[in-house]
Amino acid sequence: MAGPRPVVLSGPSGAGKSTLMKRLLKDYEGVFGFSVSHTTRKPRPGEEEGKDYHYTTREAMQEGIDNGDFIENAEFSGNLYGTSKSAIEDVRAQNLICILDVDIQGVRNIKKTDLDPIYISIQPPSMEILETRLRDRQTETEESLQKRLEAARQDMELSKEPGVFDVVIINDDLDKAYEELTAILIDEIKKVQEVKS
Ligand SMILES: Nc1nc2c(ncn2[C@@H]2O[C@H](COP(=O)(O)OP(=O)(O)O)[C@@H](O)[C@H]2O)c(=O)[nH]1
Ligand SMILES: Nc1ncnc2c1ncn2[C@@H]1O[C@H](COP(=O)(O)OP(=O)(O)O)[C@@H](O)[C@H]1O
Repeated sequence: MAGPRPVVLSGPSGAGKSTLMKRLLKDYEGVFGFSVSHTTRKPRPGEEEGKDYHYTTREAMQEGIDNGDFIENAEFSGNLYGTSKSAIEDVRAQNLICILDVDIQGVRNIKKTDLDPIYISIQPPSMEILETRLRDRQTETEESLQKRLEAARQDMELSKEPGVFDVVIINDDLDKAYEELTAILIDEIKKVQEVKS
């Protein structure tokens, strides 16, 4: 079924993907739908099952992967993450633009599928600012913070490779980054709004 083109948001942990995406979902209700991933990490305070993630065990998730229920999956910072086929189908069935928040391994694996999304990388202005934002977020232990920073260094290098992303947005000033994001997506947004009006 041809529908609106999905959007992949990637970039280091703490770069601002969730912040930008939540604003997009709120400002354009009925236009975007989030592909709810599975993860073996524990929910953070305020996160909701089925909204932020489907929280699961490694055993159950591995079984799903073995059954072919996932279009991609990856190990990140000691936990499994993955996009199930049904997460995408749920959004597409409502004719919404499907947004996926995945790490760089997810980007590489999605490129092997027929999903054909717009690939957007959200990057922090510097490693120092990234570290400050991650610390201020107060969601990580020192160990998990260090793992995220190490993954961020790799992500920032790999993202520079030409052809990996359609666009790279530096999230320095949040409003400016959000403007850039909506400008990139405006044609797809209009298509969905026209169909619905
Ligand atoms: N490959 C892949 N990565 C995912 C998926 N869901 C989330 N991620 C990535 O996993 C990483 C960690 O996510 P999370 O634990 O929510 O931490 P946060 O990015 O620091 O908020 C981020 O880079 C996400 O983009 C998924 O389904 N597949
Ligand atoms: N442009 C920005 N300026 C300052 N703080 C920001 C900016 N963008 C995001 N943040 C903050 O940085 C932290 C990490 O952002 P978040 O959206 O959780 O990142 P990600 O989803 O990429 O891991 C959050 O506490 C968020 O409020």
